[in-house]
Formats: sequence, C-alpha cells, structure tokens
Amino acid sequence: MEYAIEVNNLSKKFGAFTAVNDISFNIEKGKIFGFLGPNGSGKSTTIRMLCGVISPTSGSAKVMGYDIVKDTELVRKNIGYMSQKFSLYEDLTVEQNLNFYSQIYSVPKEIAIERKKELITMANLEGKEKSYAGTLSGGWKQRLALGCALIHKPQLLILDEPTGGVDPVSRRTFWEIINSLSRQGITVLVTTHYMDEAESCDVIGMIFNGELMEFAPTNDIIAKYNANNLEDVFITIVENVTHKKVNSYKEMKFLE
Ligand SMILES: Nc1ncnc2c1ncn2[C@@H]1O[C@H](COP(=O)(O)OP(=O)(O)OP(=O)(O)O)[C@@H](O)[C@H]1O
Repeated sequence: MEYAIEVNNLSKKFGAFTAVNDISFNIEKGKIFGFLGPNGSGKSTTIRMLCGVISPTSGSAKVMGYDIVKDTELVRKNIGYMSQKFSLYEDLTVEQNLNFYSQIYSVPKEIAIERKKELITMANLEGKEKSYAGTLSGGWKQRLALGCALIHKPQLLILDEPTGGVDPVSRRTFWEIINSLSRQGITVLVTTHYMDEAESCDVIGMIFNGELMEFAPTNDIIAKYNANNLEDVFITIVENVTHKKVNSYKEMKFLE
C-alpha cells in the first residue's frame, strides 16, 4: 500500500505544553482526509509539522514518501497549501497572482502558461483574468487561492479551513472541485468546522487536546457510534473525555 501521509507517534511540545500527543495514522493516495477538532486541539500544529515548517518533538512522518525532517525541501515541493486567509495579493490580478505563485514554485515559463489556463478553467475564473483579487467576492477568491496552491501540480493538497466565510453555493462548487481532484489521484487533507462538509471526506481523524481520538473511514465512524452524523460522534467523544454535557459542535469549538 502506498501512502501519501504516514504519521508515526508524532508529538509536539511547546515548553511543558503538549500540543500534539503521540498521534499515528496513514492516508492512502487519492483519499480526502477530514482532520477535525475544536479550536486549539492541535490541527494546525500537526499540519505545520507535515509541511516541514516546525520539527516534531518526537516521532516521525513521511509526506509523499519524503521524511518531514530530513527531506523538508522535497516535502514542500510536493504539497499545495491553502490557508483560511487565502494568501492572495489583493492588488494583483487573478493572472498575476497565478504568475507570482508559479515563480515561487519555480514552474518553468512554458509549463506555467498551460497550467494557468487549466487552473483558470478548473476554478471557473474565465473572464476574471484581469480582475484584481481584492475586488473578487469570497467564493472567487477561494477558488483563486486553490488555483495558486495547485500551480506546481502537487500530489498532496492541504486545506486549512478553506470554506470559512464563503457562501453555501461557493462551498458546494468548491467541494465539487475537491472531489474531482481526488478522482485525479490527488490526496487532500482538509480541516473544517462544518460537519456537513466533513461527511463528504473518505476518512476522518478527530483530534481533541492533542490526542487523536478517532481515525477511520467516515461511514465506519458513524456506524461505530450508532450516530446520525459526525457532529453526534464528536459530541459523544468529547463528553466521554471531559465529563461535561456538550450540546453542539459549535459550543465545543470554544471548550476550554
Ligand atoms: N508556537 C506556539 N507556542 C506555544 N503554544 C502553541 C504554539 N502554537 C500552538 N500552540 C498551542 O497549541 C495548541 C494547539 O494549537 P493549534 O493551532 O494546533 O490548534 P488548532 O486545532 O489548529 O486550532 P484552530 O482550529 O483554532 O486553528 C493551542 O493550545 C495553542 O495555543
């Protein structure tokens, strides 16, 4: 079995505080992995380790076969990363943003021209090439940011809360694009606080207080807890750990 992500007993401490505690999981190539957890549970810290931005305190991980500590450059080249802030240059046009990212990732000029065309089509940005990113509405910006993250044809796409602040129609379009990327063999790691979105992932990991509480195919998790949906599963897990009554995921997001 070839894995896009292999995580073995990964931990990260900040001083005496353990942000990520001994987590292990593998993601098969081409799968959509929903990495879920309330604020401060350790998602971004895990992602930062997987992208080679911070080193683990202990444990190891490989991304597309490359060690996150020893092969940091190769890891970065193989990842497309999109944050909830979208990281666009608002005073550059759609085309100029794509040019900028193609230079950052050293995409050869002739390849970049073709790639830009493909991405503009994929992101439904035709006709907007000369528009300034700052003038685009949320959904357009989101799809442009996705295009920028894919300019170097990464085989792993990491999306950190990609649909925050985006209208429901754009969210649906965005997920159609994500599903089509997965069908093309691209592996996707996505964090989201929208439990309905999470249900369209193939595999779910639930992290709480730095511990990976569950990791399994989405349908298996729902069946295991005899739950109606992922929100109910999460509530059960958190109530078991905290011995506090939790009414909704939204409430849990802000649990201390
Ligand atoms: N550089 C750091 N120094 C100290 N503590 C940190 C650092 N980075 C993160 N933490 C702490 O580690 C914990 C996990 O944070 P992390 O950002 O990974 O959570 P998260 O699940 O991504 O949350 P969110 O959904 O809000 O982004 C938090 O308590 C956070 O305050």
